[in-house]
Amino acid sequence: MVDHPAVEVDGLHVGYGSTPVLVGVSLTVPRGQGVCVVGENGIGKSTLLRCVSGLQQPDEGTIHVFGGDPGATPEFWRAVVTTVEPPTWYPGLTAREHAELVCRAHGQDPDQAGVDEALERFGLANHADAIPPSLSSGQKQRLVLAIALLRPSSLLILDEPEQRLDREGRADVAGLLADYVEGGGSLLMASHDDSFAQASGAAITTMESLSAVTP
Ligand SMILES: Nc1ncnc2c1ncn2[C@@H]1O[C@H](COP(=O)(O)OP(=O)(O)OP(=O)(O)O)[C@@H](O)[C@H]1O
Repeated sequence: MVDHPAVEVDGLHVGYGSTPVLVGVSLTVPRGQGVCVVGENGIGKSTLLRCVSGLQQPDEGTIHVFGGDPGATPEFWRAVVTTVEPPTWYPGLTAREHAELVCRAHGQDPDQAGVDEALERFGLANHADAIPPSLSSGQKQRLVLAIALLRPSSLLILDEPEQRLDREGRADVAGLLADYVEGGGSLLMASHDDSFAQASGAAITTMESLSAVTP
């Protein structure tokens, strides 16, 4: 069996209207490694992550995730967690119930999966019974990441996971991402914080270096 990389992007072109955003972008994320894409606002990091997540079709180029088409199969969504799009919260369900729901959907027993420990680790123990819309933006981001790391996965695609986190939260999340990669997971993220990316164990690459031509 061929051991495909976690992510292989080749010759990606994406434009909005007549404006090119990604021009000949190529990128590989080897299995069990982390890659962090950096670059100025508007350079196309989220566009790239949306395409790799199967949430946006490129105009040209190929994308393979573990050798398959992104977003095309239930197996893809079993293996991949993406936080590129804002989460949808179920009306009336608490933070803990959202975490339990995701665990159950992935065949995990919430107690065995460690829902309470995860909420504690992300500083949400006192907010477990709150509904997510009532949380602060940083607490919502912590909940999104807690749930992303609770459920089983092989690849995390995270768009600026450090956003809205305080310094301690960034250090904690960076440590958890480093553990995820150390444990064999693959990570593709965009970030504006080089020290966060380094602490996450991700190799930093600039958007410019991925592009055949600067748009
Ligand atoms: N749906 C859309 N329609 C039109 N233009 C878009 C759309 N989404 C993104 N763009 C444009 O594409 C460019 C790249 O946006 P993108 O969000 O991918 O950049 P980014 O590198 O993630 O930026 P940031 O660091 O600010 O998050 C920007 O100029 C943006 O205005």
